[in-house]
Parts: sequence; C-alpha cells; structure tokens
Amino acid sequence: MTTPPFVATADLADTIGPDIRSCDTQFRQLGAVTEFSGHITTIKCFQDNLLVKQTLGEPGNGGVLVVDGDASIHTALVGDIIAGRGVDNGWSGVIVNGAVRDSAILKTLNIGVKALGTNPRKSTQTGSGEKNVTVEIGGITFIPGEYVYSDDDGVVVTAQPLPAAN
Ligand SMILES: O=C([O-])CC(=O)C(=O)O
Repeated sequence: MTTPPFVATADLADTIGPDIRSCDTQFRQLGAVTEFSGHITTIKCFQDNLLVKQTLGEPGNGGVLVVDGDASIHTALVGDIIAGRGVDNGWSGVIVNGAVRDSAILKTLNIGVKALGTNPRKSTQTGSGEKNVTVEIGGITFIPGEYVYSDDDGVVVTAQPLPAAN
C-alpha cells in the first residue's frame, strides 16, 4: 500500500479554508514522531483499554488509531507496551482523548502519540467499548476510513488524502 505524503495542517487550512475539520482539543505530543497521517480507525471506550491493546496488535497499514476515552484522564489507555505494539504493526500514530503513561519511553518510540495528558493509573481490560464507530472530539467527527493529519499545530480530518501543496 502506498502511503500518501504528509501535509502540514496549516497548509491544509490554507487549501480547505474556513470549513476545515480542525480539532479544537489541545493534545500533548508524547511520541517521537510529531508529524503523522493516515486512514482512521476508531475506538470509543471509558477507562478500559483492551480494545486499544488488541487493535494495535493488528496490522495498521500506516493508519492512525483515534481513541475517544471520553476525555477521562483518570486512567492510562496507552503505555509503552501497547504503543510498542503499534510500532511493530505499522501504525503511524495514536490519538487519545484521554491519558497515557510511560511517557519517558513513549517519546523514544517511532510512532505518533497524542493525548490529553498522563496518569500512571492502569485502565481495566474487560473489552468494554466500541470499535469503528464515528466519534466526536474537539468539535469535529472522526469517521473510520477517512483521513487524519496531525502535527504540532493540530489535528485535521479530511474525507480523503489530499495532495501536498507545491
Ligand atoms: O498495560 C496497560 O494497561 C498499559 C501499559 O502500561 C502499557 O501499554 O505498557
């Protein structure tokens, strides 16, 4: 599979204009990769990360996992082991509307990791939650199969990959 080129989110805003689907949530950059993009897979869960662990254990094909943890920062939904599975399985990044842990190691891993913050407290692993449902974070919808771009300026969703500006 060919991966479309990364496009800076500010360039996307210039191309798309005011209707850009730009996420208002102010995520922290916690992975070693700070510019990433890819097709969207989603998980909706609350303080339970079994679905996240399982999904990052499957082939990512350069995609980005968007986890809507309902903005809870009470427990970590991703740590170094789960993020490492994402690296090993070819995921470009994981965006967590919630917390992560092991941040000292996350910043050395070759994957994008954005999250609201950190908490060392573990999540449960019962498997509760939903996969590949539309989620809404920061005023925009993340639809499975659409495309997401992430960099230091923000997170932008497009229906399809866009060509890089000249
Ligand atoms: O096990 C967990 O719940 C998360 C974690 O710490 C890891 O991925 O290393």
